[in-house]
Amino acid sequence: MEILFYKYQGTGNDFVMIDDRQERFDLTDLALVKKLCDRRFGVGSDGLILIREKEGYDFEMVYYNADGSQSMCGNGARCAVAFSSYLGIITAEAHFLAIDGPHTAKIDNGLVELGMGKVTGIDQVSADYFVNTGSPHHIRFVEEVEAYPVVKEGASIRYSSQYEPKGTNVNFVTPLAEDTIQVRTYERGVEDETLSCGTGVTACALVYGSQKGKSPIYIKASGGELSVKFKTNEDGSFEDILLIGPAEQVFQGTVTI
Ligand SMILES: N[C@@H](CCC[C@H](N)C(=O)O)C(=O)O
Repeated sequence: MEILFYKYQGTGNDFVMIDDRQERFDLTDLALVKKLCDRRFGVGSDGLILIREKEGYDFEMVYYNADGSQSMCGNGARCAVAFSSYLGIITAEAHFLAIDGPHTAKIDNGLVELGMGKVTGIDQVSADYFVNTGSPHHIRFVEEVEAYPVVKEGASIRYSSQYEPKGTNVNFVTPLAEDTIQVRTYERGVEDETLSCGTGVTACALVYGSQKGKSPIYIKASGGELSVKFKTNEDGSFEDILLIGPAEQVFQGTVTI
């Protein structure tokens, strides 16, 4: 069988995208997911996304990490919105379903504003923080993130007993200004640092924004710039969270499976 695929990137977080509205892709074929994401034996990406039809929504985003596991992906969702616009499924606005529930989004000239799910609050973990923004995120503030051993420290927290059995993504943050942070992320399911993580920078922005009493927060990720707007509730929860940034089609091709 021949599969037409597209490659997208959102601030350097890259995805193989497949229009699977005809449901030809076997959702249980994790070996195929891993092979397509493999940077040496496949197309190569941090994750794979299928766009499927879903009653009551413009589309459903089915997301897999490069190792075949599933979670919510913020940058992937921004790319899925751009891909759906390219396919003509949506025009300027989208209402779609992801693993963590319904999302809304707007797209204008390649810039995607993604509505994230409500966040219940921020947990303190020793001197660090934990926030679930649809996927789990440990957040540590460090002096100089540019020089920080992200993969070594990230893997050690990701595999620590406190996060067993599912593990967590790990973000390292250095404040650059009252409303700006630099973030590097170790991603579970990729088991490496990625150039950007949408749910991760959202989690970091909620922590830093709450400390500073500011929204929006601007984020410098290794693969580009993002911003996060949000509303804080009296009970410590957050809503009206928007993750804003570019999403771009890089190339398309076919693979025979
Ligand atoms: N890159 C993503 C996060 C993908 C999911 C994550 N690796 C997990 O397993 O929780 C993003 O942009 O949010």
